[in-house]
Amino acid sequence: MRVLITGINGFVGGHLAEYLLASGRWEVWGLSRSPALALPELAGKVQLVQADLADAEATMRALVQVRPHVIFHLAGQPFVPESFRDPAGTLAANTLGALHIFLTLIEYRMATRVLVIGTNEEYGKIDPADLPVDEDTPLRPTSPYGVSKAAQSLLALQYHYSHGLDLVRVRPFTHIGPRQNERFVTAAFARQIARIELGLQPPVVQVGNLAAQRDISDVRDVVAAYALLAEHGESGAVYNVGSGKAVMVRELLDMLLAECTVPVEVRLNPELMRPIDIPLVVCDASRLRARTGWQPRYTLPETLHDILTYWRQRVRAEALAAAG
Ligand SMILES: Nc1nc2c(ncn2[C@@H]2O[C@H](COP(=O)(O)OP(=O)(O)O[C@H]3O[C@H](CO)[C@@H](O)[C@H](O)[C@@H]3O)[C@@H](O)[C@H]2O)c(=O)[nH]1
Repeated sequence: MRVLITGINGFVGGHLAEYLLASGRWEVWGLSRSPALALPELAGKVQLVQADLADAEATMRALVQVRPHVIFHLAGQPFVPESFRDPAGTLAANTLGALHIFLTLIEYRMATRVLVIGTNEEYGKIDPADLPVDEDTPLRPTSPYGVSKAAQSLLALQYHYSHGLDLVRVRPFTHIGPRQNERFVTAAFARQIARIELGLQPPVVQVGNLAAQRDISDVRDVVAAYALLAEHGESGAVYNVGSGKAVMVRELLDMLLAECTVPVEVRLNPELMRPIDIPLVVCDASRLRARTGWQPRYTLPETLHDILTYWRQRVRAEALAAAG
């Protein structure tokens, strides 16, 4: 089976490519605006097609060249605070790519299955009575990011109804792992700890809202769910992906600090606070489990350890490179 991963150079794209390649059953292509693969490990294993999904013609050319059986549509603007700074850009990035993919499939009569990757931010403001959140929970997004992904999900549903496109919608809850960008909370904490340990910054960890509770999974478990849904998901349906447990951001920080080799001070940085932050999120992934048998493999301590190991290695390598 030939698959195309949009956003191949993103955090999740890289992990998904590694997962699919390891199974040996997929021919993996990646789509990016960039002319090169970001992850050296993928070189020679993933074929790259260059296109900007905001460009309808370029999207068509890329999809016609690859003719994938499955598209994992990961590309987009993933950072909630960025969506408040640039709502128009976020809406465009997170809807037009999907739209151009759908229009290509219609125009060229391609029977490609598309996994449309959304987010729990589509549910947004959660009524405590709705916890844990299943797929029938009303969508009440609280950020332009959440709106953009809800719009993408509705476009997918509409094209499934109107043109019979084979689309499976997915709503992953928070997922973390090695190689995530340091704008996201766990990477932000781990990077600061690694820099402090090497004496590259004062022993102060800057934090935002530590009271938020999130349903957190390892990205490597989340991409396994995507692969299962590509094969077994019901067309038109939507599936949550998450652990079913809430973890407070403060607990994440404490678990990382427990591995830190030097004493640090934790300091609130008001600039890291958001206009609105959903206080408590818990996922109900029963539909996914019933359909595919998915089970997470990584525990949170394992994931956090891997993230800290990654940042210790990366920070050290960057420091050595800077020193010449
Ligand atoms: N980024 C960041 N967040 C912080 C910090 N301190 C506390 N937080 C809190 O940590 C939580 C997680 O923030 P992020 O890591 O930025 O993730 P997110 O907003 O939950 O979004 C991520 O998960 C979504 C699914 O739940 C994804 O859809 C999205 O793309 C992203 O991966 C939020 O409540 C945020 O306020 C900090 O220093 N940095």
